Amino acid sequence: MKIVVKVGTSTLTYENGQLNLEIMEKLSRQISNLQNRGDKVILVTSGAIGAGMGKLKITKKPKTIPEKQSLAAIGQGLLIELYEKFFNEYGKVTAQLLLTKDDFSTKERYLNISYTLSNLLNFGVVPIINENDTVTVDEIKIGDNDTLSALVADLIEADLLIILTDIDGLYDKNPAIHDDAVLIEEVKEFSDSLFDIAGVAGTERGTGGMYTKIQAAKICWNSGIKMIIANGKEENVLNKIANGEKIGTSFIPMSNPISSRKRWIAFNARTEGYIFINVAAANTILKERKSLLPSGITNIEGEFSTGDCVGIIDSSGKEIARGLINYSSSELNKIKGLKTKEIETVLGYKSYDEIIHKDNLVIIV
Ligand SMILES: Nc1ncnc2c1ncn2[C@@H]1O[C@H](COP(=O)(O)OP(=O)(O)O)[C@@H](O)[C@H]1O
Ligand SMILES: N[C@@H](CCC(=O)OP(=O)(O)O)C(=O)O
Repeated sequence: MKIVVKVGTSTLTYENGQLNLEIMEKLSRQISNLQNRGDKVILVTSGAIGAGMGKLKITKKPKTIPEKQSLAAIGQGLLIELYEKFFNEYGKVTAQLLLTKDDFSTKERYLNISYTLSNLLNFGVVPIINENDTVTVDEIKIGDNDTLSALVADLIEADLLIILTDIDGLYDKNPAIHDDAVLIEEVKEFSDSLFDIAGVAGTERGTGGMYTKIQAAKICWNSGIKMIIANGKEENVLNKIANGEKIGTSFIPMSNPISSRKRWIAFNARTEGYIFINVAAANTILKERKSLLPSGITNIEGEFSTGDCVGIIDSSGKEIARGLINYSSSELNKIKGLKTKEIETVLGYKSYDEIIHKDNLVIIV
């Protein structure tokens, strides 16, 4: 089995910001054991900022970007040094990959990472991944390692993503606020309504709380990858899951996942602009799964060129789809709302009938 394991800061660090060495050691042992039994495991680890805070004895997470980036630069080295030490005890070699959003949105880099990861796994090495926090600013940031781990799982076509956190799984409401919250053991079919029950991080140290874990679940659902949220402090948690024990919250993937090309458009490609469409056009692409034609377009936002990825917004303001566009924003501004046969009259040429062909169009609701 190909497994991606993600572990969050709230599991890896104590409240005072110091690293929980016992947890790190136990996870390294369990991952090594999984590799020994023939599984291929990638570790996506948070904790660089947390470790940096611990090293400088800062207890409150700073707010400014340069402070957080400095702490990540201090902490990442420490984090990887410790993992290397622990994995080395079990005879495992580790490799560090620090990734950014661009590494996923640029096709060449995306493919390079996938080749490198496959190769590392074939070498029997444990790749250890974190976001390259030191160089990323908001616009080029994935922003949370839950999403990053799902993108990695999608990229390497994993069988399973295990998200380890400081709570037993997804509850039907935020347990930090509601005493009567109940653990959801299985989500059979992903729905955007899950976002409504997902609250923010429970500690100062965590990023994103359950919301970003639901985002990860959405990527896994579409990619045909099973995802489990479980408590990182549960004894032998990884081995238990690998042995089929029911722990935490399992998200069952869709049985007919969308193609890797469409997944790349939906989750990785950088969105360069937006197209606003009317109700009739929304129905055509959502219900009939047809291509987008110029007649349904009401407005355009941003500057984009042919081949770029754009988001499609319905009349309620919701992004319902993404796709690779056949016309630039300046061309679209001239032909929006027109019939297909009028394209040539207005532009003097017609490259395509469709604004976005259905093969390049992916529904994200
Ligand atoms: N519906 C929910 N079910 C479970 N936990 C929730 C929910 N809503 C919010 N949370 C919070 O999310 C926290 C886990 O997210 P986070 O602190 O970001 O952890 P990590 O560092 O592992 O990513 C939990 O400790 C909990 O306080
Ligand atoms: N890349 C950051 C962690 C970002 C993140 O998603 O944190 P978490 O919610 O604890 O998994 C770091 O290493 O500190």
